[in-house]
Amino acid sequence: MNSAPLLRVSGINKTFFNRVGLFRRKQVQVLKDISFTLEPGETLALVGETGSGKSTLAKILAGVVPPTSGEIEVNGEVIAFEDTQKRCKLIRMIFQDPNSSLNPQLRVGRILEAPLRLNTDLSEEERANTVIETLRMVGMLPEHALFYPQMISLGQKQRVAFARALILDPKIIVADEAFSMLDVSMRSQVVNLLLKLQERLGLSYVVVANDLGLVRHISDKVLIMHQGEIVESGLTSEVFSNPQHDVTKRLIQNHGHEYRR
Ligand SMILES: Nc1ncnc2c1ncn2[C@@H]1O[C@H](COP(=O)(O)OP(=O)(O)OP(=O)(O)O)[C@@H](O)[C@H]1O
Repeated sequence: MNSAPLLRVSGINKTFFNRVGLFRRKQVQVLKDISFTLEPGETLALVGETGSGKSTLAKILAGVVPPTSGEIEVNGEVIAFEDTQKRCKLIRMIFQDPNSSLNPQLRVGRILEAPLRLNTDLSEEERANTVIETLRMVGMLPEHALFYPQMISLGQKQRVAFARALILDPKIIVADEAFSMLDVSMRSQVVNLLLKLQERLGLSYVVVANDLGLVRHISDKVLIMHQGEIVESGLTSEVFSNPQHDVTKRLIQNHGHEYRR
């Protein structure tokens, strides 16, 4: 029996080398020794002030940015940064702005078909069926496959982005501020969709969110980040009702009184 967690992140460090002047580079360590685990069906929220490293960590998990050191394992198997084929069937990412993450020149069907063409041996007909099935899963119609992104609403675009993330049947979806551009009603529809599909498919989510109300609503566990380090972590309900670190207390305080019991 495989007793490894679904996702194990061990000792991730990330240093950027920023150019200062013509010849000099300055090292900036933006992630320091990040480790955590995630189980199937769980949602983990990454919370912290601006610049604390949340997006960088999300991008490292999704293979958009390489770590300087550290390891990511899925079901006990190490996923190297270069191993795009393996990773994209296990971990997929949804970005903040569907306006820039969806190619405006491609029809929705083509956008969704691309990962299937690149990563599977499915026939054209099987790919078309999978596209339609996945559109339905995110509450859209088969006809939407013929639309260009600019012909649909922002909420529908984010559903398409979600469908593209889902189409290879991954285990983990990383969402970086994926709801922040949506208005309140669209946001609650997309969030409910995510929760429904999590229940149905047993998906795990890693979400970067500044809205602590949303974090409390959707996440099981939380990592509080500050200057590239995890300063507090645990079950969301416990961390929010009994915050230990000053940074956590400050974040909760700044977000209003509704989280205090
Ligand atoms: N490509 C890059 N090159 C150099 N520095 C970078 C790069 N990407 C991020 N950084 C720096 O890394 C630090 C962490 O940034 P990151 O975007 O991960 O933080 P964040 O917690 O997601 O912030 P926000 O909530 O504002 O999105 C910041 O100081 C940022 O300037």
